[in-house]
Amino acid sequence: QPDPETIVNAFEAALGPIRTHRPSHPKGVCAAGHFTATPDGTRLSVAPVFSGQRNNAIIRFGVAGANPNASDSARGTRGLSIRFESPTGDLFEMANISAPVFGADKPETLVNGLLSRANDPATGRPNPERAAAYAAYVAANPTVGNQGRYLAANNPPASFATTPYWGVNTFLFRGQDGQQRPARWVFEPRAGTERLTEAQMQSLGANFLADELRRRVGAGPVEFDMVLQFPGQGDDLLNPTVAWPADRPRTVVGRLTVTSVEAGAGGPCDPISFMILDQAPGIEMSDDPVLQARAAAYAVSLSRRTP
Ligand code: HEM
Repeated sequence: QPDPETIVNAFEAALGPIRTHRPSHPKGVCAAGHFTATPDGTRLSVAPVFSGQRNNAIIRFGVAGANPNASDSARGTRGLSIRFESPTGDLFEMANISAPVFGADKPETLVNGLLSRANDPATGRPNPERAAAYAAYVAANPTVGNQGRYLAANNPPASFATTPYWGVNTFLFRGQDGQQRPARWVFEPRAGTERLTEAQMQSLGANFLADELRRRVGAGPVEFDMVLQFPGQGDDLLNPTVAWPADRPRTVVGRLTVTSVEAGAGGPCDPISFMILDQAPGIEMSDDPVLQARAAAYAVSLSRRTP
């Protein structure tokens, strides 16, 4: 398992030094709102965020890639990141994407994919052997392409408010009954799913999502249902490139409400990485190696982009 510095160094090798922006989803807009668990959520998790009381939420919607000027019309994931602040002062954070799967089955795959694109310091060009080795790995492990296939088959969302956002990794929920249950979550838009048409992908341009969200929230709160999905027999808990079948049991565990959006870029989201090292008791990390690699890598990235 590559250590967090090695992981973030690979981001820098492929994308350039991290100075001010996040190396992933650098384009985004900060919002605020609240989250309240349903009675089922309170039953399924003893975490403070699921107490049933209203948590304040700092929310960031983002556009995938490494480019702070990425196009809102481009294929790629959109992000929904949340810091929950419970009335007792407990914090919980998460970063979700608008695809049910990730593009790397293990942290090494992510690192090798980044390094396969990075310029070799000796030649100033990507190293063909590295690129060939990565291509061979992807050919032998085709689930690594699942995210790309999902994004090719599903046009980008028409609004930050009209796509589901998946947590992708498996977490362990400890319920009021003391039982621990593996689960994955998705935030389902109460406004329904709406995607750009091919014509809109050509006509809407690079920057419409943030203003559309401001207008929408100005007219009334934007809401998402947080839904837990539970695995069936044989479902892989540890590989985030493979989604569980849609017919698995689902339970609505909470409602996220977005009530305001920052007027410009930046704001209170900037100093947050949306992945804390201390997981809440009641929502613990599974052994998914991708999940295990995330928190410390996000902390290293945050430290490199924070003056
Ligand atoms: C080994 C796996 C992964 C690594 C090493 C990684 C690394 C990173 C890093 C370094 C950042 C920037 C953190 C910062 O500077 O604040 C980031 C942001 C982000 N990542 Fe990951 N990531 C991984 C997997 C995932 C997965 C599985 C998801 C989907 C659930 C995801 C979704 C996001 C999102 C949405 C952001 C932007 C958060 C924001 O809005 O600030 N990442 N990632």
